[in-house]
Amino acid sequence: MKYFPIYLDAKHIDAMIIGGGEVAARKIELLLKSTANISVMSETLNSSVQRLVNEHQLTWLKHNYQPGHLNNSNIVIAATDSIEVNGAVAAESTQLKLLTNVVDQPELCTYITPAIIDRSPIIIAMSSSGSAPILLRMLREQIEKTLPNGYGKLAEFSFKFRDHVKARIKGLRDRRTFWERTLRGNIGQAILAGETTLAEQQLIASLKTQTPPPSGEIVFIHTGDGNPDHLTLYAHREMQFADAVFYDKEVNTDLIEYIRRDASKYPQDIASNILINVQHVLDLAEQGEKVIYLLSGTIELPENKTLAQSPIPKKYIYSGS
Ligand SMILES: C[C@@]1(CC(=O)O)c2cc3[nH]c(cc4nc(cc5[nH]c(cc(n2)[C@H]1CCC(=O)O)[C@@](C)(CC(=O)O)[C@@H]5CCC(=O)O)C(CC(=O)O)=C4CCC(=O)O)c(CCC(=O)O)c3CC(=O)O
Ligand SMILES: NC(=O)C1=CN([C@@H]2O[C@H](COP(=O)(O)OP(=O)(O)OC[C@H]3O[C@@H](n4cnc5c(N)ncnc54)[C@H](O)[C@@H]3O)[C@@H](O)[C@H]2O)C=CC1
Repeated sequence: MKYFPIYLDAKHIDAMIIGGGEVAARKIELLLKSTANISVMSETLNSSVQRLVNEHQLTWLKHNYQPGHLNNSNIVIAATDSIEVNGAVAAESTQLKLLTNVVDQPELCTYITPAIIDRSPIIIAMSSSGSAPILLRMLREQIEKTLPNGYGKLAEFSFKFRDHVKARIKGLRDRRTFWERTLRGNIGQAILAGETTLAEQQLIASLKTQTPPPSGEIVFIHTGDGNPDHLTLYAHREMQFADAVFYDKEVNTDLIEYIRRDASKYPQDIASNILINVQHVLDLAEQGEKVIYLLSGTIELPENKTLAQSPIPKKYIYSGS
């Protein structure tokens, strides 16, 4: 990664925008989503910036760029239409080690602005590392369409009941299972539909009934050509909830990126069309783990009695072409 993503606590932001045109207005509007601690330095402001300054009582330094005004800022944005002025601002700002953004000149930026999907408190920030801002905007629009508006409400709900659930369900793994079931199931649907009171009642009721220990299962995924782009949505979702993953050396390891990050990984030396590590898989599933076994190609599994006779639920998914 050329750029490292972080989230800044807005109450510590003190931003200085140099310039008062269209780009300045866009950057100010973005900052205003989280803070009004913004100063603008430019002799003239266009009508959009003027309106933002008035409406949000921003500080306006009514002169063009002069060095020596950046000491109280921690974010500096150079948005004038002069390459020379923007360059001078960047030189001063980076010397002071401030976060610096220069429109049109990524090479002078010490940070770049991501495309943002705001479902507060869920905030998705995306970057193309400066390679394709317009493509990035298109991607953002595509993801926005698929992400329910009320998604943030799921997070608010989790936050509200987090301590309560922590006190009631002791183990981390059981809590994870509880939350996954809650948010994916009826309660999650109720929250998204705006029926928060109903969701709260259901959650309290489900906490009262003893939560059963998570039941393990084994999911075999035939990965076909191994191209991650060819994963089916179904396979993808199963992989996101894995506790453990097995894969042999013929499986494309890029697929491991799509497995839940905390899942334990068990690479195997023998191709899965010859032998699969049944006993180990069954042991983990019997302890309640969701085990994913990635198989290369589409070849049938070798016959195995122990596996066939085990009561552990099994799924077989063909994914990838
Ligand atoms: C490096 C970066 C520096 C920075 O600004 O921080 C940068 C640079 C440049 N942008 C250019 C053009 C446009 N940028 C946009 C829009 C966005 N640009 C944003 C970010 C970034 N832009 C940073 C990289 C982020 C990354 O890659 O991760 C977004 C995400 C965030 C934001 O700015 O708020 C926001 C989309 C928000 C959204 O909708 O979600 C549009 C409008 C549109 O797409 O409709 C136009 C067309 C304007 C026009 O010409 O009309 C050009 C000239 C390219 C050329 O001329 O070819 C350069 C310079 C260059 O690339 O060299
Ligand atoms: N409008 C857009 O969407 C995009 C613009 N750009 C580029 O970004 C730059 C700025 O664009 P706009 O905001 O549209 O231009 P603009 O012409 O609307 O605004 C420029 C602003 O800079 C101010 N300014 C000029 N010299 C200054 C100085 N010495 N000190 C302080 N302020 C000064 C002006 O008073 C004016 O408010 C241009 O170089 C443009 O090519 C790049 C991508 C998109």
